[in-house]
Amino acid sequence: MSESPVFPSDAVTQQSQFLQVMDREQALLRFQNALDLRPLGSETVALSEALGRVLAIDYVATVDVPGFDRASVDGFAVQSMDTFGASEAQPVILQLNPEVLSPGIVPNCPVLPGTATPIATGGMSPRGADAIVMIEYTETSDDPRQIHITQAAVPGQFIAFAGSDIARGETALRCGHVLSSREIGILAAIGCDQVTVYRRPQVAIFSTGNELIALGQPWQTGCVFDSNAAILAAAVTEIGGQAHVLGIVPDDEKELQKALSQALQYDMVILSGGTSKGAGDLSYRVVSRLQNPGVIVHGVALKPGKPICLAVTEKKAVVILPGFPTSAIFTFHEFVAPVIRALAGRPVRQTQSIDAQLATRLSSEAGRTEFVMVSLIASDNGFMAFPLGKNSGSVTSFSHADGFVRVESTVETVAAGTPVSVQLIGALEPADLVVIGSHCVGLDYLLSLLQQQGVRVKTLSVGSLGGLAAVKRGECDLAGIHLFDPQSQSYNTPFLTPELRLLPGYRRLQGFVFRIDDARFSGQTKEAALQAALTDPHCLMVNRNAGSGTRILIDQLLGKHRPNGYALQTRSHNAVATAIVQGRADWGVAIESVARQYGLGFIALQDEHYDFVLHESRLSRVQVFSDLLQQATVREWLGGLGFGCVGRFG
Ligand SMILES: Nc1nc2c(c(=O)[nH]1)N[C@H]1C(S)=C(S)[C@@H](COP(=O)(O)OP(=O)(O)OC[C@H]3O[C@@H](n4cnc5c(N)ncnc54)[C@H](O)[C@@H]3O)O[C@H]1N2
Ligand code: MOO
Repeated sequence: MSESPVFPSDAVTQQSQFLQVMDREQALLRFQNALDLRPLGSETVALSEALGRVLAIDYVATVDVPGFDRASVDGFAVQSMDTFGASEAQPVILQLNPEVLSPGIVPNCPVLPGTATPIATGGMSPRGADAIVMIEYTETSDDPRQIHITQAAVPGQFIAFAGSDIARGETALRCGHVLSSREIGILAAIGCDQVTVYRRPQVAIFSTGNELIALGQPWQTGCVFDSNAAILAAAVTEIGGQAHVLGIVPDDEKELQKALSQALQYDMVILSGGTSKGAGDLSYRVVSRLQNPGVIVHGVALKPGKPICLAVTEKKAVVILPGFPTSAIFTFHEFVAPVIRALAGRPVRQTQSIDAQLATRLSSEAGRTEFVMVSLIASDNGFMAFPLGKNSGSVTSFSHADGFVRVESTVETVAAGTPVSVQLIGALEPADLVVIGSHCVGLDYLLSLLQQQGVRVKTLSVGSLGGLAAVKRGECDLAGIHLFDPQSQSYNTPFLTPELRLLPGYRRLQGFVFRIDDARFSGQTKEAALQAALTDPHCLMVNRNAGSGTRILIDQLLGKHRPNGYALQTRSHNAVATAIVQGRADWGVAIESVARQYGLGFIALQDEHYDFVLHESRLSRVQVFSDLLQQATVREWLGGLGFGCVGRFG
């Protein structure tokens, strides 16, 4: 990683320019008005290379498909009139013509009244025949020149007439059609081996930032892998462009200028990172020098994506996407994808929306139209939209979301239960099993096994209390919970209501987690460790999110005490471990298996029960999961991961 940047004195003033952000719709319109959104031109490619391409011309069939009257069963070509009244009891006897019509054979003999010709599926129906009798409804005769027909045929039966599939002169496919395997089949059927398609927009992509590491290189503290280039390149390909990933450009004005000049040989340029107008944000500085007309929009009243910069030079789009991964891909789809689609000749994407109810309360920043990523769960009361609760810096926020909810710039809170319209991002996959609640690596393992069995699983980590509430509201099949009831000194069971059932899970050890060389904790009893944590003013803790079972345990452990770091809430055992490994905190509470995984010290605090709760109406849906839990090999595996199964199954 490079040294910290030094902010020049005008940094604050420059940053404040972002106060003049543009409305999303206006920004989109201005950008598109500065571009020529017609397809880029056409080229001819081999049919074998045409998958995903867009037809640039109409395809009119120059042949009939099928090209002749074709038998669609094995049997006998006949004149249907001859067969009227035929039955097993009273077969009609026909004289056989002296040929057999296998596919590819051109018939010589017409089928005259009282005659039949043996024909195979795909064979060319002879003149005179108007039906095929299936071989199953015939019997051989003692006379090999005769056949007995035991069922009457209707005219046209089992003959596919010439041109009945595609007729010569018919438009088989229209210009603008995106070629999937199905369209490729049609083109092949009319004999095309070359097709005229629109040229694919060539899109240059590069990432900026000294902290970026190319994929495949070793990770370094403080750095991030360049995920933006990978997701953007794949997204460009998905919508019909051809991506050229030019790599990572460091925060160096000359290097950036060079990269941009090189990238301008393509049809479009996409950069990510350094969009802000402040100090080290060189991308904007370099792009702002473009002319004819240059920068069109910089800053949109949008979340995620406020600092996006849209420029056009000589009719070419040059876009700086925000560095944050969710902001980058979201703004790509909002502003850049429509342009690529238009240049590629693809139809405008029709967005699909689903009505849902907001599952939890939302707060939003006033002044920006916010698009909140949500996961959709089909509940007893229709779809529930769960905000994913991660910010624009997260990669998974966009990648895991089923869709997003638009919150207008004037709205600051949206109450749980509010009806919302969710714009879908991809296809909404139905789930066979929905699990909401506390996250656990043991559960992860079980769900992976189910996935391997073909069970489609959907999970949401919202903590034990959130999971319990979701089960009660009919939003999920199962909730993983580990809730301790101090009064009864027992786990989970006291939280059940009459209609809920407990599926016993496994035991896991919760404990103090710390760096192994920390003498304040290493080798101490839990009492001494807690004492050190509470009395040493330099000792920093890392907390867990409210609503999680671990947080309840922590609060019980701390009583009235609020040690340094208490306000810092993380959302998983792994996040606790990372904070300690990297020295941002000295101790926290997490499960033993995670402590082990991160090479941390561990002092056991509580042998807790991680169980599954379900509504009685869902018993049949969770059967497959319950069966899995009882398998001896699965219990052994869980034991190996540090999860005790102590015979509580069954
Ligand atoms: N004082 C203010 N700070 C920020 C504001 C603001 O208005 N005032 N806006 C915030 C918003 S909103 C966004 S979005 C970000 C955008 O910042 P930049 O576009 O300048 O992006 P960077 O600073 O370069 O990076 C942000 C973040 O993303 C990571 N990143 C960058 N490139 C990649 C990549 N190729 N792959 C994966 N991750 C990447 C980078 O490491 C940073 O963590 O600014 C806020 N700040
Ligand atoms: O606009 Mo930024 O993308 O909110 O995070």
